[in-house]
Amino acid sequence: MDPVKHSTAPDDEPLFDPDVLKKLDFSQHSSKLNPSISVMDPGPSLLVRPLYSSDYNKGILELLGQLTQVGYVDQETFLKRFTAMKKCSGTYYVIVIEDTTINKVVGAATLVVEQKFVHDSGLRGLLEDVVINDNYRGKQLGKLIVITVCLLAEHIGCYKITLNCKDKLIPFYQSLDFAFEPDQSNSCMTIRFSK
Ligand SMILES: CC(=O)SCCNC(=O)CCNC(=O)[C@H](O)C(C)(C)COP(=O)(O)OP(=O)(O)OC[C@H]1O[C@@H](n2cnc3c(N)ncnc32)[C@H](O)[C@@H]1OP(=O)(O)O
Repeated sequence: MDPVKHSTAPDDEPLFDPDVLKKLDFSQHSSKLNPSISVMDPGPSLLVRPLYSSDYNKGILELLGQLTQVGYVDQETFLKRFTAMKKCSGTYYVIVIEDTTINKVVGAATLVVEQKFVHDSGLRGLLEDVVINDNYRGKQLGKLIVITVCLLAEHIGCYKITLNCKDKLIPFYQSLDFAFEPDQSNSCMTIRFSK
């Protein structure tokens, strides 16, 4: 018995409905991308889409390894986490960029949607785990995927989207309309729990 197939997700399913990305209106952000690119037209051989369960075999973890420490995650563990995320419908939106000439994931970013009681039972968006393969950087793909996440957050109905990043990336995010708010710039206080 193959433990991967029997305990977790089917081999090839999206984390969320791919059609939601087609509804995003990039016209309001076109001035930030020159030449203009969008989800529907990201560039030759590139595809912007949800994470699929099959992306384990398309290098998603190797890509995330260019962002932070991934550790040992085998396919069964990956699919269990994928299934758990998918069950939390409306919470996890991992968006990837695939280079279809090599069948590899070359970009990724995550929108996490937090359900709150405050703000009229509002939804808060969190931008997480933005990474572009280092061979593909400097071609606006980072901007494209961040804009995609922001438009998606707005489309879903989030009242705001926030992120934490290294200081050197502040100008990158400021160029995409992220801003410090009064008395809130120290927004990344942390406790790390050792294992
Ligand atoms: C919320 C988070 O997840 S924060 C974590 C961000 N991710 C990382 O740090 C992982 C490693 N870095 C990367 O994957 C990429 O460098 C990204 C995602 C930050 C940027 O992706 P790219 O595709 O190269 O960016 P893109 O081509 O769209 O934009 C380039 C612009 O960002 C700026 N930029 C990109 N990377 C950096 C950097 N490391 N430091 C400072 N500025 C940067 C460039 O100067 C350029 O500015 P310009 O448009 O004024 O010339």
